[in-house]
Amino acid sequence: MRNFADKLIEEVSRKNSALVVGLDPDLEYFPDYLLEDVDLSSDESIADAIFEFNRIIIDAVADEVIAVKPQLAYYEVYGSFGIQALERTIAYARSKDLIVINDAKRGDIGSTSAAYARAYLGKGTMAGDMVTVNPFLGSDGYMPFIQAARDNNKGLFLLLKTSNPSSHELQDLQLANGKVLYDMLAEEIEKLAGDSAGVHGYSYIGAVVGGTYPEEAAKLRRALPHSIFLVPGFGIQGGRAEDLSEFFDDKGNGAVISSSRGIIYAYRNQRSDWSRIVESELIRYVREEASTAKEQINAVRFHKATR
Ligand SMILES: O=C(O)c1cc(=O)[nH]c(=O)n1[C@@H]1O[C@H](COP(=O)(O)O)[C@@H](O)[C@H]1O
Repeated sequence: MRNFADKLIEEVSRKNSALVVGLDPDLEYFPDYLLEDVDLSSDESIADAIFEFNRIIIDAVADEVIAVKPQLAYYEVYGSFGIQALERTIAYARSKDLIVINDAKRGDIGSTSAAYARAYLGKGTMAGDMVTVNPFLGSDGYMPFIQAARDNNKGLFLLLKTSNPSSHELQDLQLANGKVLYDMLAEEIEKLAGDSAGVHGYSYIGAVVGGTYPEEAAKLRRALPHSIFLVPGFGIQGGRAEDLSEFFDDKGNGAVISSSRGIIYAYRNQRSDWSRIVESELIRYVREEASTAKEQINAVRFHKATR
């Protein structure tokens, strides 16, 4: 049966891109021209600037990426106006035929997770197409997301091996049965994903595997043949393009690579006077960086496929 993973895989093939751009808007890195008329004491005014920035980024990268991934903290900071900026961003991305992955990292007791799942995988204004889920509370914490994704033909990514330096502190713990915690979780995910594979062989139940851990990714790729990996950590966090082949399967499927700051603030690496750039320059730098990242990913994705 078709599922959301099929849509994701077909979008990757249609656009010839496995790149996701993360929308982590931070005023500190906005060019001056975007802040000129902003009242920094007003959340409403700041939230308008955030939406405007996102709109420009989305227009710049829409042909180079398959999805946007707003990180919710950057919107929650500005209260209800921040949430409105998120909602407008989701609606705008949708109007450009982009998949929306809400990076919410939610997870709670079952009843609360069910409410979160309705918020992010339902029909409301904050709902996208996919959401990141923290599985730390156990199966009654993540099953409501799986049920909502299945019922609404959407998808999720369970945090499995995250990109951050201290992810080993808990995720790599060796358990009494000799297994590593993330391997145990992978086994649980595969049980669910194996039963819900779509026409391209993948489930709508994916996993987050940090681009900073290619060795672990190679192992997890084998353990999770039915889960698409969301791979953050590429670029600024140290994940290298040449290591990304480990995250893909033999057909060049099975992973989408996410980059936030490296793309949306690409101008900061290009110009020491970046704060003075004008809009056409912002668009050019951001689009060029997205295009380069897309090509770098494709080079390793297809390299593996032909190996
Ligand atoms: O779920 C995520 O997206 C995520 C998981 C993870 O393991 N590591 C990780 O960096 N992220 C998110 O991905 C984004 C990475 O941003 P950049 O390092 O700027 O590309 C941030 O919004 C993080 O919250």
